[in-house]
Amino acid sequence: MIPQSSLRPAPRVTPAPHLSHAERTAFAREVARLAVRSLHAELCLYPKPGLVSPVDSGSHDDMDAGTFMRSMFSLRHYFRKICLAGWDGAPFAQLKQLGIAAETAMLKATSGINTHRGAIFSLGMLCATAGRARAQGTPMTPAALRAAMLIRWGEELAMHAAPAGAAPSNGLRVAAQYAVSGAREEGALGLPSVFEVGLPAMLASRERGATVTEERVDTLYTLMAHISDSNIYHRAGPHGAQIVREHAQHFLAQGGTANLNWLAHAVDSHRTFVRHRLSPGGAADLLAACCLVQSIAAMDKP
Ligand SMILES: CC(C)(COP(=O)(O)OP(=O)(O)OC[C@H]1O[C@@H](n2cnc3c(N)ncnc32)[C@H](O[C@H]2O[C@H](COP(=O)(O)OP(=O)(O)OP(=O)(O)O)[C@@H](O)[C@H]2O)[C@@H]1O)[C@@H](O)C(=O)NCCC(=O)NCCS
Ligand SMILES: Nc1ncnc2[nH]cnc12
Repeated sequence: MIPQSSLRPAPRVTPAPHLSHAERTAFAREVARLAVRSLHAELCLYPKPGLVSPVDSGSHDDMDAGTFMRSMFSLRHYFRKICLAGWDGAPFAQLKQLGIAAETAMLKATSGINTHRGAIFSLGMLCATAGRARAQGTPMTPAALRAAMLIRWGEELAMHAAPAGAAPSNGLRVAAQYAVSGAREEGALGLPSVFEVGLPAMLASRERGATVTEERVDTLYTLMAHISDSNIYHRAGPHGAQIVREHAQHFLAQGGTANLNWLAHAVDSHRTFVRHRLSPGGAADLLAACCLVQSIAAMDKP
């Protein structure tokens, strides 16, 4: 449930007409750069249980870091275009067309491998939201961004979560079989796992003086402990989901990266996940989304 206060429009600070065409273009280009950087930050993080990194391919035998780099490169224009569409207040149907074209570009770049389907959706919505917020002159704090997303697209995102006649997908199959939510519900609720789970964890680690790597590792494990990752259910059912949750909870209960042995613990869970072929791709996408919200919010700071 989203607190009503977070749905209130944020105060206007810079009226849109003051921004020139050149500023609009430069803003969208910068947001796209930050989106790609966020995906890159997620890819480069190690250790990440079961996930692909430059160190190894985790639980995957069909992709490696190079596949992700090609995918990322194919998405840079998409993030710029969807930011501009958001700036113009485009309806969700138009964002969806851009998302579908981006999926096609991703699959072409990876020879048919699904690397970033979830990220195309969540980071795409965040880029659109950043454009919308800047056009309206609202501040770009995490709370104001979430409110801007829900005010403009909340209703349409809710309809997207209950699709009549949508093409079958792993996420929809899992939702029907195990009654668990996934990327669509995340979108409909304004990415609660990002704003209410991931970002607070990132901030808490930062406040205790963690390094950037440590704060991202803590965020990933916190997300794994909280979300229903449709990739995990698709590959390993509720038993796999239980392994993921228990590992993540155990890691966090030991202090996360504040524990002096955190690296050994994380490498250990990476090995366990690989043994069970578990890959929390949904949590990885949401980590990238947290990195993106942080860097969009930092654009507003002098
Ligand atoms: C709304 C869509 C994301 C479609 O979602 P749907 O529910 O239909 O399911 P999927 O097609 O299965 O895609 C969902 C992807 O979202 C990620 N995800 C999973 N759980 C969550 C969660 N709880 N919250 C947020 N995100 C979540 C996940 O993506 C990542 O994992 C993928 C890699 O997984 P992997 O297991 O290796 O690969 P597969 O090939 O899928 O399986 P194997 O057979 O190999 O085992 C990778 O994509 C990561 O990104 C899920 O995969 C959206 O796609 C949609 O509606 N698209 C249309 C375009 C659109 O509307 N755009 C809107 C404007 S932006
Ligand atoms: N690093 C990663 N490894 C596997 N699946 C992912 N989905 C998103 N990021 C991923």
